[in-house]
Amino acid sequence: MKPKSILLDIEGTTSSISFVADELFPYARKHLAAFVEANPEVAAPILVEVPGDDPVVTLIQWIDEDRKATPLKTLQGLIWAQGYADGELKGHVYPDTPEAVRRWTEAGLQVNIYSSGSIAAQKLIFGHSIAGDLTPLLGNYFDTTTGPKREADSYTKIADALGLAPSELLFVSDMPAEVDAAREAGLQALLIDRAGGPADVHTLAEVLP
Ligand SMILES: CSCCC(=O)C(=O)COP(=O)(O)O
Ligand SMILES: [Mg+2]
Repeated sequence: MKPKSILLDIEGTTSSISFVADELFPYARKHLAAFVEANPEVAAPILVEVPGDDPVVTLIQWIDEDRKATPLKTLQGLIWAQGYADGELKGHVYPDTPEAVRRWTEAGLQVNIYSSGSIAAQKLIFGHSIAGDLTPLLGNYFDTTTGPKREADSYTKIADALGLAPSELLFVSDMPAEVDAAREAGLQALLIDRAGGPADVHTLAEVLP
């Protein structure tokens, strides 16, 4: 069955893993302490959700472990905003990403995003991408406030929020555990491997060609 809507992961799907791991995460790591000190009212409600005597130390540890914890993701999005605003960060997208999103949109499919990065961070990467502002092409954004990406229930909630039956939604991700969770919820799902390894597809050009 042809899907009515598409749901895309970011890291490893629309955008390179190295951009997230080697540019975004180090940027947040470098500016975290200064951001918290300069923005105490903004940081306080986020830091209360972080365990440990020194939340900044815990958050740095979480960055190093690539933890997908919601308070860390919220704070990272706020810190990255400055980097995008001053031009130090430009969101990476593979060349086939804007091409595919335009093609699907023209075919009447809505394109949505589901990432562990916060919704604010998602809007930044696509709003300040190397291919320009892609946000006019995107519909709805979902993050870990809906639920973890490896749990089927999260995908059920997303399909509900989009007013679709799960089988009408096609999810694309580079993480087998996320693809499995989406399939468990009844979504159509494709595993993408940008490095050319075993997967359903290797570029977004191959999705609904
Ligand atoms: C929104 S860009 C930053 C992505 C991020 O923080 C992350 O952890 C990547 O997770 P994804 O679910 O897109 O693989
Ligand atoms: Mg991913």
